[in-house]
Amino acid sequence: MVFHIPWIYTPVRTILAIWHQLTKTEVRNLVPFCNRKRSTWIVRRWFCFQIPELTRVSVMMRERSRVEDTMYAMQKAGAGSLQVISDFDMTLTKFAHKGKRVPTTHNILNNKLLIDDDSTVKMKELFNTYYPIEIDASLNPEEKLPYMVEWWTKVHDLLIQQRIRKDEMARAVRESNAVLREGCSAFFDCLAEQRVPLLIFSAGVGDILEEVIRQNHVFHPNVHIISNYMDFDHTGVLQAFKGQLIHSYNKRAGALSHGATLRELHGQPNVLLLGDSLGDLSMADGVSTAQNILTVGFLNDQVEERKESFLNSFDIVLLRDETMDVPNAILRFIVSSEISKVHREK
Ligand SMILES: Nc1ccn([C@@H]2O[C@H](COP(=O)(O)O)[C@@H](O)[C@H]2O)c(=O)n1
Repeated sequence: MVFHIPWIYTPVRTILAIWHQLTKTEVRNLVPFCNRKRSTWIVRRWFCFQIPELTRVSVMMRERSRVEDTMYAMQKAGAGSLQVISDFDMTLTKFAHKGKRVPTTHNILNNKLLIDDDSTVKMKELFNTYYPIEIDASLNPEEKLPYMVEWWTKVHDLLIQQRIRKDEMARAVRESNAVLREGCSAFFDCLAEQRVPLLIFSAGVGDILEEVIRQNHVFHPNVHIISNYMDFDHTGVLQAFKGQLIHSYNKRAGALSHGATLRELHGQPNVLLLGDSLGDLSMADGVSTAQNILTVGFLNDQVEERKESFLNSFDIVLLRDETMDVPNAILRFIVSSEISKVHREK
């Protein structure tokens, strides 16, 4: 019963933390001495005390015990074994801010500074046509795929026709309402401090994504990016997009074709994966040595319609949560082990 009284969390957590420091013994290691039913209960309560963020009403889990087991395994292996693979638009950035939709990296380019009036209307029309298909709960990824290729291709062709200038892009990002989730900078900073690689895998526009994180002062050396990059001619005018197109539902192919980037991350077999679409679940498919994967899905839009499929696919589902509180809490938990300290001091 006491666990339902919020004010009691802080003092009890403090006492348990002091006890933990004094004994340096995990509750988990002690519970085999209790009977099975009680030990499960103790482990679960201990887990809630350590990560109260996971008890919020906006947090859903299909199989809580799997989440706990995966997190304990990741904590035991420490920061040196961890990598984070994250989507960008509406995962690291907010879905909405002050009642307005936050622009995606593509939508940041929908700026009069870069494209003419007709094209801004056209881009909006394309968004209104294809975004509902992207998030339609009644269609499966295979059915959505041709529409996604159509959307991305039309928009990229339009941007090329508009002869976008490289030197205007930083200003377009500054003038946009792009905003990272609350606590996102702390997330980036903690990963850098712990020397945990962060792979941002985005179907957005890489050049814009880089500018957003640069302007937020979080483009640290541990950040790697796979995305759609622009190809500029010698005068700085957009002439094409580089490489194979990445859209929301072909990230598996993208993951497999970017073997070189992913090989660098092979020393880290534990993956924390963050996304806002079922298509994001394949972002870790290129990590052939993966041991533990914990997936967190931000469910921003069409929440009721998509809840079931998200719960069946992600380990943790966050409902209309504009913050990075849960990923930050998970990260703090994983890097709190002794072995992580050794990794940090190396
Ligand atoms: N023309 C487009 C194409 C896509 N989008 C949105 O961007 C998102 C892709 O980026 P991720 O970082 O999430 O992979 C995608 O979910 C589309 O909704 C767009 O706004 N305009």
